[in-house]
Amino acid sequence: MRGGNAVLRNLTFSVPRGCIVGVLGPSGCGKTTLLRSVVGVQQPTGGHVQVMGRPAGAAQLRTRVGYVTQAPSVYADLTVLENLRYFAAALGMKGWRREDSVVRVVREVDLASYADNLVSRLSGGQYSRVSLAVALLNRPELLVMDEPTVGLDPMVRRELWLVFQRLADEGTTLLVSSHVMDEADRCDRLLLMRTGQLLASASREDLLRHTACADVEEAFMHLVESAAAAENRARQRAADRALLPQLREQPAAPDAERSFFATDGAR
Ligand SMILES: Nc1ncnc2c1ncn2[C@@H]1O[C@H](COP(=O)(O)OP(=O)(O)OP(=O)(O)O)[C@@H](O)[C@H]1O
Repeated sequence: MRGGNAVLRNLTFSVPRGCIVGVLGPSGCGKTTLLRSVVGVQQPTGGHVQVMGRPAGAAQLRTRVGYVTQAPSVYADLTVLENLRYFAAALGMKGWRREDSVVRVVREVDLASYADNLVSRLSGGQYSRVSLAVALLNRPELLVMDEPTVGLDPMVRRELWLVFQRLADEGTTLLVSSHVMDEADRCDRLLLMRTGQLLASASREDLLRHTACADVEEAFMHLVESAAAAENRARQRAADRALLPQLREQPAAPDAERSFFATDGAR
């Protein structure tokens, strides 16, 4: 619930370890709300969210889950190093351990040449890397990122995705939201969302095979149209049943059109 409105409904999915899972859907469909639920800053009013065997937001997960929010979360008037030292200290790191972590994350996000630059003087892509570096200080096993590439040009987005890929190759699980469908090509699995519901939870290949579409954008549109058609049929059936008393006695026919979910256990 956000602002008294139910935002997410009937969602079931899992995120396999070591995978890059993309959460894709149009603005306002509930991507941020979903990620907030996984991180534990959004309390679901029904159902439950388990993260690495514990309830989302559990104290034991704090150092195991990294969260890069959509809004800037670093200080523009500090340098890259000053920001990282500040956040490392806030996490309780001290002395050489703090310095080691700071140097490690600066390298991981390829910001060594900008380490002494004020964040306010960095480009959009570099700015995003600083937020990412902060989230990496704890070496999280699960990294949740809310539209980390929004507003960046294709070249910079590509470079950032190379960093994400490297992290995944080293064993980090990444849950990344985006409303840019071409980023789907870089994910191992996709969660396609529309108006608070999941249209699909599958690998890109399975999604394309199931929908017989050439790319994810086309597949998404296909699923949106199928879902809209199913909703219209359900609405029509409800209207017919209200108008015709004899139909009220008959059980509702199941709808053949369903959202597409993988059946490989990774729902
Ligand atoms: N603080 C809030 N109070 C009330 N409603 C909210 C709040 N934040 C979001 N919402 C509503 O919840 C719904 C889902 O929002 P959410 O931010 O999860 O979508 P999103 O897919 O991440 O959008 P975007 O891609 O634009 O970031 C929207 O209809 C939005 O208006």
